Amino acid sequence: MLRTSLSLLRRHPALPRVLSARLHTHHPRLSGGSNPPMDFPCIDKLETRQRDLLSGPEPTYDKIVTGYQTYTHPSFTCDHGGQLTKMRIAYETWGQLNAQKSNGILIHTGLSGSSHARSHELNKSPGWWEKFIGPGLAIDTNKFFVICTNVIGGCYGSTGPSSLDESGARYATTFPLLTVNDMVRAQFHLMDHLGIHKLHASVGASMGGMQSLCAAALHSERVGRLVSISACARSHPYSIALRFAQRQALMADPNFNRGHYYDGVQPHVGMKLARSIATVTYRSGPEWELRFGRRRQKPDQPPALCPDFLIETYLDHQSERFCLQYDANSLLYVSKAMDMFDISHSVTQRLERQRAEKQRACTSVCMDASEQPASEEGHSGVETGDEIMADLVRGVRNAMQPTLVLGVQSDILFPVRQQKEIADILRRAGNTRVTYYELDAMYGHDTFLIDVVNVGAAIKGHLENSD
Ligand SMILES: CC(=O)SCCNC(=O)CCNC(=O)[C@H](O)C(C)(C)COP(=O)(O)OP(=O)(O)OC[C@H]1O[C@@H](n2cnc3c(N)ncnc32)[C@H](O)[C@@H]1OP(=O)(O)O
Ligand SMILES: N[C@@H](CCO)C(=O)O
Repeated sequence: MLRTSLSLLRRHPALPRVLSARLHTHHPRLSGGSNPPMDFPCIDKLETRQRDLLSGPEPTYDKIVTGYQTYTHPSFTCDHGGQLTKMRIAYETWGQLNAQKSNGILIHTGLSGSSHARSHELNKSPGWWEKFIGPGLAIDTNKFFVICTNVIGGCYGSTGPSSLDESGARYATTFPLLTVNDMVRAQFHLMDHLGIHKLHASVGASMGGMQSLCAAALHSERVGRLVSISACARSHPYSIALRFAQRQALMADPNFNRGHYYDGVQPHVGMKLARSIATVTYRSGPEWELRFGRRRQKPDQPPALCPDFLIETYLDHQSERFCLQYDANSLLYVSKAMDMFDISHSVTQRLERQRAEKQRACTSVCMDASEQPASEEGHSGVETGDEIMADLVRGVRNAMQPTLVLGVQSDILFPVRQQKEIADILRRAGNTRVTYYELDAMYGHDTFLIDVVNVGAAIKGHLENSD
């Protein structure tokens, strides 16, 4: 009985506010001991923020990025069987599409990226690849028509958990599970809408590299060149563990409310913890050694439990900023899609089979004629290392495009052995035009966002090479 009431209460939209109100309880200083209590300015700050949020409107993330266009596809069946009616994709473009419509380059984003890869007239703020895209730059807008989308599942204009479903309510965690393949299939609906049958290239880093590989392997006739940076052919357990820890931290926030938090204060504290963990995986120890060393923010003060070392204030700053800019449910869905990514033939076949079953069960309302799955083949029950490799090789057997695989030696999240694996499976599949390039940069996984000189030069060389 008590259990039922609690679970009913948990679903009550007002509950997150009630729980967060608890955070504002004044904690009296203990008296009687001989030592003064520690100060917790970081907790004071969180409490003040939560209190302020109680009285103000919550952020709507699709307004954080502006100036994008949208394409709405009538109906979309996801690999795990979920349905999205009126699936919206937010996108931005730079440069001119040529008369043959053959100079398109599709840029795929990492986990939290928006379509705003570069500034333009409708949004003059710098994009996340501002220094890579533009006239004469690595992705030269004098030559190419560049397209970038917000992935489905995201929160910057594309359909995601914070979007309204067909009943007019937010999807929240009724949003269907997604795969990287879903994200890419959605993007090709946009390419159809733009009249682009074949891209000059598919380019991506991190989760964007997963998408890029998926595009080249599963839509091979539509992709002229492949660029995969700091990505993988399948997520390895260490990266899954690191994202699992982030999701656990996020879901432990009392305001998470199983994802139904849109009417209340959002789980910013959990998001902040999650992003702190993520940031540790995005950069590198050697970089932080050089940048921050063991320096403390206030060396003349006694050590503190709140951010104290410069590396701590850095993590605090990065995670504080992020937790107010990205939707928690998007983090859950998109990071889970990354965990599940595996370009193996048997996995692709299983996903296509699931989708086909769903489509067969569907009424004409959810049927999408352009999404007929490929013919089914059996799952081989993969087990040994050789079989895993053979399954991966089979998964990319159609990806014969000139390919650049770029890895960074200081990347702990997508280590270079995974970059070698991508190059290896492509070559074993028969692709004779794979260029493998390993950067000795110190910025870790996020090098692709920072090292415009080396990463940019490698991309430019590959995109403009005439082979
Ligand atoms: C790829 C995609 O698809 S998308 C998403 C890309 N964007 C993100 O990941 C957003 C988060 N941003 C970042 O991770 C980084 O800023 C990057 C990777 C974009 C750029 O890296 P860098 O140029 O090395 O910037 P850096 O990591 O030093 O961050 C700079 C910020 O940290 C602050 N900072 C630096 N050192 C400290 C410190 N010790 N204590 C507190 N703050 C610090 C700076 O003041 C600056 O703050 P501001 O951005 O609010 O002005
Ligand atoms: N730092 C980037 C890359 C992560 O894969 C992001 O937040 O999207």
